[in-house]
Amino acid sequence: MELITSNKVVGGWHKRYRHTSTTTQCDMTFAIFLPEAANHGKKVPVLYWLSGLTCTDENFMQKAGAFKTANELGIAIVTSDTSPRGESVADDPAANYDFGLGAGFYLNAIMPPFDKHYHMYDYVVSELPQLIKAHFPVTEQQAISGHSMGGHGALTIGLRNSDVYSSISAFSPIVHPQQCPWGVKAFTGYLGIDTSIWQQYDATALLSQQQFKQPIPILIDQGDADSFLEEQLQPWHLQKVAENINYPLTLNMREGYDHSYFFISSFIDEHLHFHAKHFS
Ligand SMILES: N[C@@H](CCC(=O)N[C@@H](CS)C(=O)NCC(=O)O)C(=O)O
Repeated sequence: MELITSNKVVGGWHKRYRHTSTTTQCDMTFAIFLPEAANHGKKVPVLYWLSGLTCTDENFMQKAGAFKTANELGIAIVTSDTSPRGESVADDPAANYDFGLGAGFYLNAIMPPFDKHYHMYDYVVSELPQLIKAHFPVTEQQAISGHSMGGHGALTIGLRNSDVYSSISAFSPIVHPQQCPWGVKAFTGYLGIDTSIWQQYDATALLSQQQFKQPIPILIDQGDADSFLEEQLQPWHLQKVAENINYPLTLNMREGYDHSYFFISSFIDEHLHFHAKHFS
């Protein structure tokens, strides 16, 4: 593991690393915020953050404004990249922003040529947490959150692994990818046309089929001025299923907010407090 940058912030540390991933078969970068409490080796719980289309590990760390509250609550934050990268990694032939590089959709691709490197599901579920536990003072307590495509990742990974995360949250998530253009494009390209394989990566399908071990709480914030709301995000699909099965999901619609990190930075403190409450 190679340290790329290290910056002291609010008494804790923000560090970026590069490592060779056996899961994605390429070099990956990630970032970690360690609160002041961890400076002397005290173990802290970890929130994993998954970003949206076009992002890297950097967007959240630079724009979300999460450090002060995470430091007060004694929570580490890990941000993953959004896809494998490198010269050998296949991209969208048309180089669009919503498929290929920067758009890994947190799944394990099975369609060539993407099946070689696009294993973001396994990377986030297994390799990254193992690396974090091996190198940093963290407890076994984990929560997961994300934005947009990363909200989809947080919901699907959190539900399918509800025994290892204590809570899930999301900003402006894609909740029903098999029924929106971003999701259909990605799933067709990475998984093929057999939609039975898609179900394991669709939060609304997972919830309606009760594909979770424990009903860990879910918090979602969504801006009503988000230009992707009607066509891509459609949180009401997930909300309806949650109501039907009496699942602990809170959806906050936020008047006037858009899809950007201005929105995330406005409510990130509430999400950090939500996760802190469920680390016990
Ligand atoms: N129209 C945008 C779509 C991508 C987008 O809005 N990405 C969101 C996640 S879905 C984001 O977080 N962008 C980076 C940022 O705001 O820092 C683009 O082409 O970049």
